[in-house]
Amino acid sequence: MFSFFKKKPAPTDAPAPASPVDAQAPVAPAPVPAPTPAPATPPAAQPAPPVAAPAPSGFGWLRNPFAAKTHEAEAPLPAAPAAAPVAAPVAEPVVVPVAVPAAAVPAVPFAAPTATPAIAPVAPVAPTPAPIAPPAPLPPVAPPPAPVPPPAAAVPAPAPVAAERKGWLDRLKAGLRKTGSSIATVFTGTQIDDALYEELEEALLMADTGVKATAHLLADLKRRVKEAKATDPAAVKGLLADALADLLRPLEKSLVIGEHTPTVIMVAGVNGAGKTTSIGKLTKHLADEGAAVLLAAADTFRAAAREQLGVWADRNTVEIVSQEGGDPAAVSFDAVTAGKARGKDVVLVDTAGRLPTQLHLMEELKKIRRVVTKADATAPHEVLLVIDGNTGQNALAQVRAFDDALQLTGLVVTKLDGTAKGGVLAAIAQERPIPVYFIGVGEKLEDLETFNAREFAQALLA
Ligand SMILES: Nc1nc2c(ncn2[C@@H]2O[C@H](COP(=O)(O)OP(=O)(O)OP(=O)(O)O)[C@@H](O)[C@H]2O)c(=O)[nH]1
Repeated sequence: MFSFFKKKPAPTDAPAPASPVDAQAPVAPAPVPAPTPAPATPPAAQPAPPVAAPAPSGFGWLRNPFAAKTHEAEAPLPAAPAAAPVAAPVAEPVVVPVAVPAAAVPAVPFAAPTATPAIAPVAPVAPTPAPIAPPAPLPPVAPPPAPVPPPAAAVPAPAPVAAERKGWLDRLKAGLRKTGSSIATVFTGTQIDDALYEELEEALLMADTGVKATAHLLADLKRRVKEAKATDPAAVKGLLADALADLLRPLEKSLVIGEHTPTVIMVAGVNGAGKTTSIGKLTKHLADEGAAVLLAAADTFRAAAREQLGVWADRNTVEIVSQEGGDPAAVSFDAVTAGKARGKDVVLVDTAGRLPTQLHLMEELKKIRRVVTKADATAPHEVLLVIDGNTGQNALAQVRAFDDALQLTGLVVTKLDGTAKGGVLAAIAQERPIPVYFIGVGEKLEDLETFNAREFAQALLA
């Protein structure tokens, strides 16, 4: 499942305590409550505590001020003492731990592959993360050599075999059955003729594969059939799976965490696409891997959105920067600044849902992006668009619009469970091949997985 191979920067990355922070910075735990039941909290939140107790690396210092403050949660966390809002809390109880991870990190799973910048969707770890065992040698992580930029090529982790991944694949297949059944029935006949190709064309279009991708697939398939001298429709189905996998392959890329501290990930999408849920799932996986995550609730309009994110932060015992009714760009700035000051590994910025046609809101997104860059000249390191797989061709329109506005680096495709429109990924691959980092096939934590072109192609035709 996941594996965020971490190329930890220089060993000791002094948590620049001086980072400026907005005066009214609503930043995290102002009163820095005594290190919450650190030891108890982290594992408690996770499903599989057996190994969870992050022993030496002790990420138990991560707290969720949001939760600590229950109702007044959104209250702009009392801007810390005038002097250095952010530095203050960090310098105190928190600081110690912040420094600790630096030294302890090597022991943590995700840090192990230090030399490995690139990632690779490796064996599943999800529901039962056993990553945090101190000396755990990190089994699945096949550390590639190149310690350089994460070339897209370094990613693909073809056919991981772990049982958990297999179980998840079954869920993916079940989820895509509505899409797949209509395509699969095309191959139940006995002949390969024009009628078969016509039926297939129709089925692909119905699955929202789009005109261009459908035309491409049909031409490619006919070529393959000729080359293979196939005579059996069942064989054509296999060749279609190959053609689909090849078309989808450019989308196969893994998220890289650790090249920057923190890695700033901005998340956007239309209302209800599944942004917050996906951030929650991702946070859990990252936290399970030992990464220190800071959430930024830049959806300042919807109280429920902040609360929802707060719940995820609480569950994963990570910190959150939240401000009621504030400027989303300011919240993002504060979060990135705090993330730098506190030596976080990842800052996830959740933005409010919006339609690409709401131009002023799209401008606001661009502003958030610009302001994040002001807080950290190299950020955002990832700009993700979350799309609802049920929206079919409309998802492609969203990808285009958000990409034009934000220069997307990756996609998260949710709700592929029970959709008849799974073909849209082929359309995206054909027309705007932005990497799909994750796909979601359900509301549960484990229903978020890395994207694998072949697996997806096979599930689509199952
Ligand atoms: N079936 C299914 N439901 C999902 C998936 N991902 C998210 N959801 C559900 O979709 C609904 C909307 O999810 P949110 O995470 O609130 O969406 P959002 O994009 O943050 O919404 P806004 O903040 O309103 O823009 C929730 O009920 C989620 O449980 C998925 O992969 N499958």
